[in-house]
Amino acid sequence: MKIALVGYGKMGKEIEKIALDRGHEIVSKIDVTSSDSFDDDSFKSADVAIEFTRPEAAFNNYQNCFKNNVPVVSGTTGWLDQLPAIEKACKEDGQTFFYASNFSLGVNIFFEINKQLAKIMNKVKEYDVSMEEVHHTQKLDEPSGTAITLAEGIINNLERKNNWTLDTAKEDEINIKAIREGQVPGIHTIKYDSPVDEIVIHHSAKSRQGFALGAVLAAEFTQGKKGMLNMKDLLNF
Ligand SMILES: NC(=O)c1ccc[n+]([C@@H]2O[C@H](COP(=O)([O-])OP(=O)(O)OC[C@H]3O[C@@H](n4cnc5c(N)ncnc54)[C@H](O)[C@@H]3O)[C@@H](O)[C@H]2O)c1
Ligand SMILES: O=C(O)C1=N[C@H](C(=O)O)CCC1
Repeated sequence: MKIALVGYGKMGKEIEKIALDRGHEIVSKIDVTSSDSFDDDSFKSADVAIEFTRPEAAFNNYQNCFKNNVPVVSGTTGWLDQLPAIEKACKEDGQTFFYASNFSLGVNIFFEINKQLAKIMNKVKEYDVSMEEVHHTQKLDEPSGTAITLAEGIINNLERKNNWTLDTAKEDEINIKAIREGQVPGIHTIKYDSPVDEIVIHHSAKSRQGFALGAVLAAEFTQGKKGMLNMKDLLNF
């Protein structure tokens, strides 16, 4: 496949290695200081663009890809207020957009365990739930996109929770503590605490390889498909 990389930072570079290992060709690398652009024939020749940039840049990048009818796989977090416009472009203009707050297989298994545990907790009122996420100090958004997906998984399955907050939680809210330290690729912990014990589920990424492999598998999955795609479509959980 011909792949365009939009964003050639930590994730772009990791994705490049895995894409080349899997026999793909990188036809364009667009970043703020690169000479490659969305107007180049090389970009237009791409079968898919893989976008990992920053929250305020992502939406404009998607539009530039769609203008050239290049399908997009994106993992950039912190832009989801603009999701309706992307859904419209897919529905009305036949574009292809694959999004995941976290592309790692392990985290997507963790998402499912989180939902199941939340369902069980409807029957056990003694437990209160909270979350902690830890990432490297260059991360721009908080809480992480993954933490928001986990919180939504709880809110949609546990009747006594309706919202999440980074501040002190009210009874119907989940407190998320966001910690930024060192070079941590990503740690997410969910704790159910009762007067007599605690139950903890935890995912810790050892590197960015898992995210990058998931993004390349997603790019392969977009071929011949239209519309909005996600990890549930890819993994068939
Ligand atoms: N979904 C996932 O699995 C997953 C995994 C890791 C990171 N992320 C997210 O991906 C994003 C990028 O992460 P990273 O660790 O690679 O960050 P990074 O800062 O290392 O890289 C981002 C790159 O984007 C470039 N950039 C900024 N504005 C741009 C623009 N307008 N056009 C093109 N390039 C631009 C920057 O110069 C930089 O090289 C973040 O939002 C992060 O939260 C998601
Ligand atoms: O390094 C990052 O930034 C990460 N961003 C995603 C998030 O916000 O959840 C995925 C984990 C790594």
